[in-house]
Amino acid sequence: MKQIRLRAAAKINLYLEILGVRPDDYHELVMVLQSIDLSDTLTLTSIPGHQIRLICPHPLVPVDRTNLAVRAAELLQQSMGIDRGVEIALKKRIPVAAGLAGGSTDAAAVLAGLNVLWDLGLTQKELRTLGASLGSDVPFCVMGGTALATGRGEVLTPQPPLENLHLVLAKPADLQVSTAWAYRTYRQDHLAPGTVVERSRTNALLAAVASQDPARIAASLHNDLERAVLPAHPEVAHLRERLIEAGALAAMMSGSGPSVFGLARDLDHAGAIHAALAADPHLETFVCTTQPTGVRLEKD
Ligand SMILES: C[C@](O)(CO)[C@H](O)COP(=O)(O)OP(=O)(O)OC[C@H]1O[C@@H](n2ccc(N)nc2=O)[C@H](O)[C@@H]1O
Ligand SMILES: Nc1ncnc2c1ncn2[C@@H]1O[C@H](COP(=O)(O)OP(=O)(O)OP(=O)(O)O)[C@@H](O)[C@H]1O
Repeated sequence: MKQIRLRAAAKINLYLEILGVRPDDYHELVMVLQSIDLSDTLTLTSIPGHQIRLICPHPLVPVDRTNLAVRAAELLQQSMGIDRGVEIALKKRIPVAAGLAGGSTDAAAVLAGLNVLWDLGLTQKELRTLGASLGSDVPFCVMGGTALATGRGEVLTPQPPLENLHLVLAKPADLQVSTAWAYRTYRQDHLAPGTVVERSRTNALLAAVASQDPARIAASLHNDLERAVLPAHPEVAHLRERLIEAGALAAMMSGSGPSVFGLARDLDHAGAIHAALAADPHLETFVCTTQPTGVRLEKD
């Protein structure tokens, strides 16, 4: 095989709780992660030699070795002793630095795609383990669907798929938030020695997810990182309010933001919420639906 095309799905965090700081300086987390049908497309083509070449015209996406997609290919070359080259053409639709795991899902797609293109025979579990060395969100992006994530986000327990939950995703067009900054800010302000961590309410959210009832899910959303990001970026707090005013069942920031999602009862309801925001030129907005896969091989 010479070329394959993949879809790499974005994720949202239905739940994100920070339990403390770990010896490796990362944060111990409890999260519920969900794939949505907003995705990048990656076309991987075998090229002569052993160069890894990335083509992506998006102004915010680096095309050098700092790109997670390139790092994923390098990791496979090194760890598997592969002496082959690849060109990665990336069509970016997922907003960058938006709390939607855009870079992580591209890396997951490259791992899964090269596993096929280079005939490596790695299992999904092996790809997840490799992915964890690239970033905390990468293992989930390899697995996709609905999952409970613990540790620094890489320890995954799959959950029954959450079918057809419709939502509106909105992001201030010109705002990017650094994940490292969000965790650092949270830690300075909310994890001082002696802080008592709120008891986990993950079980309520997981039960709500199992019920597939949008109103129950809406009542159990939680994201600790809002406490770091919203005070520094009032426009994100305002966007959350606008989603509620437009009729969303609940609205919350995804990951380290600044994307915010509002839950809808059904697709028509999502369309109505979207209509209230879509004309604002300062926003990027999407109607999205939950999906059971992260990375998917595209048929030509
Ligand atoms: C915010 C989330 O997207 C929620 O799913 C993730 O927790 C972050 O996932 P990610 O971007 O893949 O994270 P990584 O690339 O591993 O780490 C980026 C930065 O976030 C901080 N980080 C990340 C994960 C974690 N459990 N604790 C942390 O403190 C670290 O400062 C790290 O330098
Ligand atoms: N393939 C990629 N796509 C987008 N950004 C990338 C990629 N590879 C590296 N980056 C860099 O990573 C930074 C974070 O972008 P990304 O879209 O992955 O953030 P994010 O969605 O907030 O991540 P997460 O939700 O996993 O924390 C960007 O500012 C960019 O410089």
